[in-house]
Amino acid sequence: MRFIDEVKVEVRAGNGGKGCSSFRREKYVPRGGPDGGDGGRGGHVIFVASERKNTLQELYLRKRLIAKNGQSGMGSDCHGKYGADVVIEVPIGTIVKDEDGHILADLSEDGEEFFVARGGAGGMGNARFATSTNRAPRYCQPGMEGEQGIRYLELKLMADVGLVGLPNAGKSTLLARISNARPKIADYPFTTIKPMLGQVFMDDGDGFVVADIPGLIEGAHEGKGLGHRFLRHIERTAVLLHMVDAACEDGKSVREQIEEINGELEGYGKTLVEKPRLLVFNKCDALLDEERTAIEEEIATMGLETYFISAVSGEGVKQLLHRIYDQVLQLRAKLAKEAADKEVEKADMIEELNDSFEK
Ligand SMILES: Nc1nc2c(ncn2[C@@H]2O[C@H](COP(=O)(O)OP(=O)(O)OP(=O)(O)O)[C@@H](O)[C@H]2O)c(=O)[nH]1
Repeated sequence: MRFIDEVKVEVRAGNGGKGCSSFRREKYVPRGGPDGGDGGRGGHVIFVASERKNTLQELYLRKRLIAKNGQSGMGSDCHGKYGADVVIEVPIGTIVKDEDGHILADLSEDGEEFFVARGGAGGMGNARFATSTNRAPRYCQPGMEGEQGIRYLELKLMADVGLVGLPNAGKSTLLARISNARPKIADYPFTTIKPMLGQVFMDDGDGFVVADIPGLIEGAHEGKGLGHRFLRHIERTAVLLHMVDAACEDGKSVREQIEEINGELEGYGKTLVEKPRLLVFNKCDALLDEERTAIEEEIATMGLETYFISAVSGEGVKQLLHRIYDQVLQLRAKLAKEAADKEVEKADMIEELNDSFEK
Protein backbone atom coordinates (compact mmCIF):
# COMPACT_ATOMS: atom_id res chain seq x y z
CA MET A 1 0.00 0.00 0.00
CA ARG A 2 1.34 3.41 -0.92
CA PHE A 3 0.84 6.35 1.37
CA ILE A 4 -1.23 8.79 -0.66
CA ASP A 5 -2.38 11.96 1.05
CA GLU A 6 -3.67 14.09 -1.82
CA VAL A 7 -6.07 13.09 -4.56
CA LYS A 8 -8.36 14.64 -7.12
CA VAL A 9 -11.53 12.70 -7.92
CA GLU A 10 -14.49 13.17 -10.14
CA VAL A 11 -17.74 12.40 -8.38
CA ARG A 12 -21.04 11.85 -10.09
CA ALA A 13 -24.22 10.92 -8.28
CA GLY A 14 -26.99 9.07 -10.09
CA ASN A 15 -29.89 10.87 -11.76
CA GLY A 16 -33.35 10.30 -10.43
CA GLY A 17 -35.53 7.95 -12.49
CA LYS A 18 -38.45 9.45 -14.43
CA GLY A 19 -41.96 9.25 -13.13
CA CYS A 20 -44.34 7.12 -15.18
CA SER A 21 -47.54 8.14 -16.92
CA SER A 22 -49.93 5.25 -17.06
CA PHE A 23 -53.63 4.40 -16.56
CA ARG A 24 -55.19 1.44 -14.89
CA ARG A 25 -56.59 -1.04 -17.37
CA GLU A 26 -58.80 -3.64 -15.86
CA LYS A 27 -61.69 -5.68 -17.04
CA TYR A 28 -65.04 -4.02 -16.28
CA VAL A 29 -63.31 -0.79 -15.23
CA PRO A 30 -63.80 1.39 -18.28
CA ARG A 31 -61.92 4.41 -17.08
CA GLY A 32 -59.19 3.31 -14.68
CA GLY A 33 -57.47 6.21 -13.00
CA PRO A 34 -53.80 7.19 -13.32
CA ASP A 35 -51.38 4.64 -11.84
CA GLY A 36 -47.93 5.80 -12.95
CA GLY A 37 -45.35 5.22 -10.16
CA ASP A 38 -42.50 7.52 -9.11
CA GLY A 39 -38.92 7.19 -10.35
CA GLY A 40 -36.30 5.97 -7.87
CA ARG A 41 -33.72 8.33 -6.37
CA GLY A 42 -30.26 8.34 -7.94
CA GLY A 43 -27.41 6.81 -5.93
CA HIS A 44 -25.33 9.06 -3.67
CA VAL A 45 -21.55 9.15 -3.48
CA ILE A 46 -20.63 8.96 0.18
CA PHE A 47 -17.33 9.10 2.05
CA VAL A 48 -17.12 7.42 5.43
CA ALA A 49 -14.17 7.94 7.76
CA SER A 50 -12.73 4.66 8.92
CA GLU A 51 -9.94 3.81 11.30
CA ARG A 52 -9.11 0.83 9.11
CA LYS A 53 -7.80 3.17 6.39
CA ASN A 54 -4.58 5.13 6.44
CA THR A 55 -4.09 6.11 2.83
CA LEU A 56 -6.16 7.61 0.00
CA GLN A 57 -4.71 5.07 -2.40
CA GLU A 58 -8.04 3.54 -3.40
CA LEU A 59 -9.32 6.91 -4.62
CA TYR A 60 -6.01 7.67 -6.28
CA LEU A 61 -6.44 4.53 -8.35
CA ARG A 62 -10.16 4.89 -9.09
CA LYS A 63 -10.15 8.59 -9.97
CA ARG A 64 -13.92 8.54 -10.72
CA LEU A 65 -16.82 7.65 -8.52
CA ILE A 66 -20.06 7.22 -10.37
CA ALA A 67 -23.25 6.13 -8.65
CA LYS A 68 -26.12 4.42 -10.44
CA ASN A 69 -29.21 6.20 -11.78
CA GLY A 70 -32.57 5.55 -10.20
CA GLN A 71 -34.98 3.33 -12.09
CA SER A 72 -37.98 4.86 -13.85
CA GLY A 73 -41.41 4.49 -12.33
CA MET A 74 -43.80 1.92 -13.79
CA GLY A 75 -47.50 1.37 -14.23
CA SER A 76 -49.68 -0.19 -11.54
CA ASP A 77 -48.26 2.29 -9.02
CA CYS A 78 -44.86 0.63 -9.04
CA HIS A 79 -42.04 2.93 -7.97
CA GLY A 80 -38.60 2.64 -9.56
CA LYS A 81 -35.73 1.28 -7.45
CA TYR A 82 -33.15 3.57 -5.87
CA GLY A 83 -29.83 3.75 -7.70
CA ALA A 84 -27.09 2.03 -5.71
CA ASP A 85 -24.89 4.38 -3.64
CA VAL A 86 -21.11 4.41 -3.94
CA VAL A 87 -19.71 4.31 -0.41
CA ILE A 88 -15.99 4.81 0.00
CA GLU A 89 -14.03 4.48 3.22
CA VAL A 90 -11.42 7.17 3.75
CA PRO A 91 -8.89 7.62 6.57
CA ILE A 92 -9.86 9.63 9.62
CA GLY A 93 -8.48 13.14 9.07
CA THR A 94 -9.55 13.41 5.44
CA ILE A 95 -10.54 16.89 4.29
CA VAL A 96 -12.78 17.28 1.24
CA LYS A 97 -12.50 20.47 -0.82
CA ASP A 98 -14.30 21.81 -3.87
CA GLU A 99 -12.58 23.10 -6.99
CA ASP A 100 -12.06 26.55 -5.45
CA GLY A 101 -10.35 25.07 -2.42
CA HIS A 102 -13.27 25.60 -0.02
CA ILE A 103 -13.47 22.99 2.68
CA LEU A 104 -16.67 20.99 2.39
CA ALA A 105 -15.97 18.42 5.08
CA ASP A 106 -13.40 17.43 7.63
CA LEU A 107 -13.94 13.81 8.58
CA SER A 108 -12.37 13.55 11.98
CA GLU A 109 -14.24 10.72 13.66
CA ASP A 110 -14.57 7.05 12.92
CA GLY A 111 -17.85 6.41 11.12
CA GLU A 112 -18.45 10.07 10.18
CA GLU A 113 -20.19 10.34 6.79
CA PHE A 114 -20.14 12.97 4.10
CA PHE A 115 -22.46 12.93 1.10
CA VAL A 116 -20.05 14.27 -1.47
CA ALA A 117 -22.59 14.07 -4.31
CA ARG A 118 -26.30 13.61 -3.71
CA GLY A 119 -28.38 11.55 -6.05
CA GLY A 120 -31.19 13.33 -7.90
CA ALA A 121 -34.74 12.85 -6.65
CA GLY A 122 -36.94 10.56 -8.68
CA GLY A 123 -39.71 12.22 -10.71
CA MET A 124 -43.31 11.77 -9.60
CA GLY A 125 -45.62 9.57 -11.60
CA ASN A 126 -48.96 10.81 -12.96
CA ALA A 127 -50.84 9.09 -10.13
CA ARG A 128 -49.65 11.92 -7.88
CA PHE A 129 -51.18 14.64 -9.98
CA ALA A 130 -54.79 13.48 -9.95
CA THR A 131 -57.13 16.11 -8.51
CA SER A 132 -60.87 16.47 -8.29
CA THR A 133 -60.85 18.60 -11.42
CA ASN A 134 -58.32 16.57 -13.35
CA ARG A 135 -58.81 12.92 -12.69
CA ALA A 136 -56.79 11.72 -15.61
CA PRO A 137 -53.54 13.73 -15.68
CA ARG A 138 -51.00 12.59 -18.24
CA TYR A 139 -48.29 14.68 -16.74
CA CYS A 140 -45.39 13.04 -14.90
CA GLN A 141 -42.05 14.49 -13.78
CA PRO A 142 -38.60 13.76 -15.12
CA GLY A 143 -35.99 12.71 -12.55
CA MET A 144 -33.64 15.36 -11.12
CA GLU A 145 -30.00 15.33 -12.08
CA GLY A 146 -27.52 13.98 -9.56
CA GLU A 147 -24.81 16.29 -8.25
CA GLN A 148 -21.43 16.07 -9.86
CA GLY A 149 -18.09 17.78 -9.79
CA ILE A 150 -14.41 17.58 -9.04
CA ARG A 151 -13.34 17.16 -5.44
CA TYR A 152 -9.94 17.38 -3.84
CA LEU A 153 -9.15 15.21 -0.88
CA GLU A 154 -6.37 15.93 1.50
CA LEU A 155 -5.37 13.75 4.38
CA LYS A 156 -4.11 15.36 7.57
CA LEU A 157 -3.40 12.59 9.99
CA MET A 158 -4.98 12.85 13.40
CA ALA A 159 -2.22 12.54 15.96
CA ASP A 160 -1.74 14.05 19.41
CA VAL A 161 2.01 14.36 19.16
CA GLY A 162 4.27 15.14 16.23
CA LEU A 163 7.89 14.02 16.07
CA VAL A 164 10.14 16.37 14.15
CA GLY A 165 13.88 16.32 13.71
CA LEU A 166 16.62 15.99 11.14
CA PRO A 167 17.16 12.61 9.49
CA ASN A 168 18.89 10.17 11.83
CA ALA A 169 17.89 11.97 15.04
CA GLY A 170 16.33 8.74 16.26
CA LYS A 171 12.62 9.43 15.76
CA SER A 172 11.80 5.95 14.47
CA THR A 173 13.77 4.36 17.31
CA LEU A 174 11.78 6.35 19.88
CA LEU A 175 8.47 5.56 18.19
CA ALA A 176 9.27 1.84 18.19
CA ARG A 177 10.21 1.99 21.88
CA ILE A 178 7.12 3.83 23.11
CA SER A 179 4.36 2.65 20.78
CA ASN A 180 2.96 -0.26 18.86
CA ALA A 181 4.38 1.06 15.56
CA ARG A 182 7.24 -0.87 13.98
CA PRO A 183 9.08 1.59 11.77
CA LYS A 184 12.20 0.77 9.79
CA ILE A 185 15.34 1.85 11.57
CA ALA A 186 18.68 2.24 9.86
CA ASP A 187 21.77 4.34 10.31
CA TYR A 188 21.28 6.23 7.11
CA PRO A 189 18.99 9.19 6.67
CA PHE A 190 15.46 9.00 5.24
CA THR A 191 14.58 5.48 6.22
CA THR A 192 11.18 6.92 6.99
CA ILE A 193 9.51 7.86 3.74
CA LYS A 194 5.95 8.13 4.93
CA PRO A 195 4.44 9.38 8.16
CA MET A 196 4.07 6.61 10.67
CA LEU A 197 1.51 6.59 13.45
CA GLY A 198 2.00 4.83 16.76
CA GLN A 199 -0.40 4.42 19.67
CA VAL A 200 1.20 4.92 23.08
CA PHE A 201 -0.60 3.32 26.01
CA MET A 202 -0.28 4.91 29.43
CA ASP A 203 -0.97 3.40 32.86
CA ASP A 204 -4.55 4.67 32.88
CA GLY A 205 -5.31 2.39 29.92
CA ASP A 206 -5.73 5.42 27.67
CA GLY A 207 -2.92 7.17 25.86
CA PHE A 208 -2.09 9.14 22.77
CA VAL A 209 -1.10 8.85 19.12
CA VAL A 210 2.33 9.91 17.89
CA ALA A 211 3.12 10.74 14.26
CA ASP A 212 6.68 10.38 13.05
CA ILE A 213 7.13 12.44 9.94
CA PRO A 214 10.01 11.90 7.55
CA GLY A 215 13.29 13.62 8.37
CA LEU A 216 13.17 17.31 7.61
CA ILE A 217 15.98 18.89 5.68
CA GLU A 218 16.74 22.51 5.03
CA GLY A 219 14.33 24.00 2.49
CA ALA A 220 11.71 21.35 3.16
CA HIS A 221 8.99 23.95 3.68
CA GLU A 222 9.65 25.20 0.14
CA GLY A 223 9.08 21.72 -1.13
CA LYS A 224 12.75 20.87 -1.52
CA GLY A 225 12.88 17.83 0.68
CA LEU A 226 10.53 15.08 1.62
CA GLY A 227 9.38 16.76 4.79
CA HIS A 228 7.33 19.57 3.31
CA ARG A 229 4.54 17.35 2.08
CA PHE A 230 4.37 15.77 5.47
CA LEU A 231 4.40 18.84 7.72
CA ARG A 232 0.63 19.10 7.35
CA HIS A 233 0.30 15.83 9.23
CA ILE A 234 1.45 17.46 12.45
CA GLU A 235 -0.73 20.55 12.09
CA ARG A 236 -3.38 19.14 14.37
CA THR A 237 -1.16 17.78 17.11
CA ALA A 238 -1.22 19.02 20.71
CA VAL A 239 2.53 19.09 21.08
CA LEU A 240 5.66 18.73 19.00
CA LEU A 241 8.66 16.68 20.07
CA HIS A 242 11.64 18.29 18.48
CA MET A 243 14.34 15.60 18.44
CA VAL A 244 17.98 16.47 18.28
CA ASP A 245 20.89 14.06 17.88
CA ALA A 246 22.92 15.00 20.94
CA ALA A 247 25.79 12.81 19.73
CA CYS A 248 25.95 14.94 16.56
CA GLU A 249 26.69 11.86 14.45
CA ASP A 250 26.04 13.72 11.21
CA GLY A 251 28.53 16.45 12.09
CA LYS A 252 26.00 19.18 12.83
CA SER A 253 26.16 20.88 16.23
CA VAL A 254 23.03 20.78 18.38
CA ARG A 255 22.48 24.49 17.76
CA GLU A 256 22.67 23.97 14.00
CA GLN A 257 20.23 21.08 14.19
CA ILE A 258 17.79 23.09 16.28
CA GLU A 259 17.98 26.15 14.06
CA GLU A 260 17.48 24.11 10.91
CA ILE A 261 14.25 22.63 12.20
CA ASN A 262 13.13 26.00 13.60
CA GLY A 263 13.60 27.47 10.14
CA GLU A 264 11.49 24.73 8.58
CA LEU A 265 8.66 25.15 11.09
CA GLU A 266 8.73 28.93 10.69
CA GLY A 267 8.71 28.56 6.91
CA TYR A 268 5.60 26.41 7.11
CA GLY A 269 3.67 29.03 9.04
CA LYS A 270 2.22 30.02 12.36
CA THR A 271 0.31 26.82 13.07
CA LEU A 272 3.46 24.87 13.80
CA VAL A 273 5.61 27.58 15.39
CA GLU A 274 2.98 28.39 17.98
CA LYS A 275 2.53 24.82 19.09
CA PRO A 276 3.91 23.75 22.47
CA ARG A 277 7.25 22.14 21.80
CA LEU A 278 9.55 19.93 23.86
CA LEU A 279 13.19 19.80 22.89
CA VAL A 280 14.43 16.24 23.19
CA PHE A 281 18.13 15.42 23.09
CA ASN A 282 18.50 11.83 22.03
CA LYS A 283 21.45 9.39 22.09
CA CYS A 284 22.49 10.42 25.59
CA ASP A 285 24.00 6.98 26.08
CA ALA A 286 26.72 8.08 23.67
CA LEU A 287 27.49 11.32 25.56
CA LEU A 288 30.18 12.03 28.10
CA ASP A 289 29.11 14.01 31.18
CA GLU A 290 31.03 17.08 30.11
CA GLU A 291 29.43 16.96 26.63
CA ARG A 292 26.01 16.93 28.22
CA THR A 293 26.90 19.86 30.45
CA ALA A 294 28.13 21.79 27.43
CA ILE A 295 24.82 21.21 25.64
CA GLU A 296 22.86 22.25 28.72
CA GLU A 297 24.85 25.48 28.91
CA GLU A 298 24.41 26.18 25.22
CA ILE A 299 20.64 25.79 25.22
CA ALA A 300 19.96 27.44 28.57
CA THR A 301 19.15 30.72 26.83
CA MET A 302 16.75 29.23 24.30
CA GLY A 303 13.85 29.08 26.73
CA LEU A 304 12.59 25.70 25.53
CA GLU A 305 11.62 22.85 27.83
CA THR A 306 14.28 20.18 27.35
CA TYR A 307 14.70 16.47 27.96
CA PHE A 308 17.72 14.20 27.66
CA ILE A 309 16.88 10.67 26.63
CA SER A 310 18.24 7.57 25.00
CA ALA A 311 15.71 5.97 22.66
CA VAL A 312 17.94 2.87 22.65
CA SER A 313 18.45 2.34 26.40
CA GLY A 314 15.17 3.95 27.48
CA GLU A 315 16.85 6.44 29.80
CA GLY A 316 14.64 9.48 30.44
CA VAL A 317 11.84 8.16 28.21
CA LYS A 318 9.25 7.49 30.91
CA GLN A 319 9.54 10.98 32.34
CA LEU A 320 9.18 12.42 28.85
CA LEU A 321 6.06 10.36 28.18
CA HIS A 322 4.38 11.64 31.33
CA ARG A 323 5.11 15.21 30.36
CA ILE A 324 3.73 14.66 26.86
CA TYR A 325 0.62 13.01 28.24
CA ASP A 326 0.07 16.02 30.52
CA GLN A 327 0.13 18.33 27.53
CA VAL A 328 -2.17 16.07 25.51
CA LEU A 329 -4.70 15.88 28.36
CA GLN A 330 -4.56 19.66 28.80
CA LEU A 331 -5.36 20.22 25.16
CA ARG A 332 -8.15 17.64 25.18
CA ALA A 333 -9.69 19.33 28.23
CA LYS A 334 -9.45 22.70 26.49
CA LEU A 335 -11.11 21.37 23.33
CA ALA A 336 -13.84 19.64 25.35
CA LYS A 337 -14.51 22.91 27.20
CA GLU A 338 -14.65 24.86 23.94
CA ALA A 339 -17.12 22.33 22.51
CA ALA A 340 -19.26 22.49 25.66
CA ASP A 341 -19.21 26.32 25.61
CA LYS A 342 -20.34 26.26 22.00
CA GLU A 343 -23.25 23.98 22.89
CA VAL A 344 -24.29 26.34 25.69
CA GLU A 345 -24.04 29.31 23.31
CA LYS A 346 -26.20 27.47 20.79
CA ALA A 347 -28.80 26.55 23.42
CA ASP A 348 -28.89 30.21 24.62
CA MET A 349 -29.41 31.43 21.08
CA ILE A 350 -32.28 29.01 20.50
CA GLU A 351 -33.88 30.06 23.78
CA GLU A 352 -33.57 33.74 22.85
CA LEU A 353 -35.11 33.09 19.45
CA ASN A 354 -38.00 31.15 20.96
CA ASP A 355 -38.58 33.95 23.47
CA SER A 356 -38.69 36.53 20.71
CA PHE A 357 -41.22 34.42 18.76
CA GLU A 358 -43.45 34.12 21.81
CA LYS A 359 -43.45 37.91 22.28
N1 LIG B 1 23.52 5.47 20.48
C1 LIG B 1 22.25 5.70 20.13
N2 LIG B 1 21.87 5.55 18.86
C2 LIG B 1 20.60 5.77 18.54
C3 LIG B 1 19.63 6.18 19.51
N3 LIG B 1 18.46 6.34 18.89
C4 LIG B 1 18.64 6.05 17.59
N4 LIG B 1 19.93 5.70 17.37
C5 LIG B 1 20.51 5.31 16.08
O1 LIG B 1 20.44 6.40 15.18
C6 LIG B 1 20.20 5.92 13.85
C7 LIG B 1 19.01 6.62 13.26
O2 LIG B 1 17.86 6.27 14.00
P1 LIG B 1 16.39 6.35 13.40
O3 LIG B 1 15.47 6.04 14.51
O4 LIG B 1 16.27 5.58 12.14
O5 LIG B 1 16.35 7.91 13.03
P2 LIG B 1 15.17 8.75 12.36
O6 LIG B 1 15.22 10.09 12.99
O7 LIG B 1 13.91 8.00 12.43
O8 LIG B 1 15.66 8.87 10.87
P3 LIG B 1 14.77 9.07 9.54
O9 LIG B 1 13.90 7.86 9.42
O10 LIG B 1 15.80 9.12 8.50
O11 LIG B 1 14.00 10.32 9.66
C8 LIG B 1 20.06 4.41 13.97
O12 LIG B 1 21.27 3.80 13.66
C9 LIG B 1 19.72 4.19 15.42
O13 LIG B 1 20.12 2.93 15.90
C10 LIG B 1 20.08 6.31 20.88
O14 LIG B 1 19.35 6.63 21.81
N5 LIG B 1 21.39 6.06 21.11
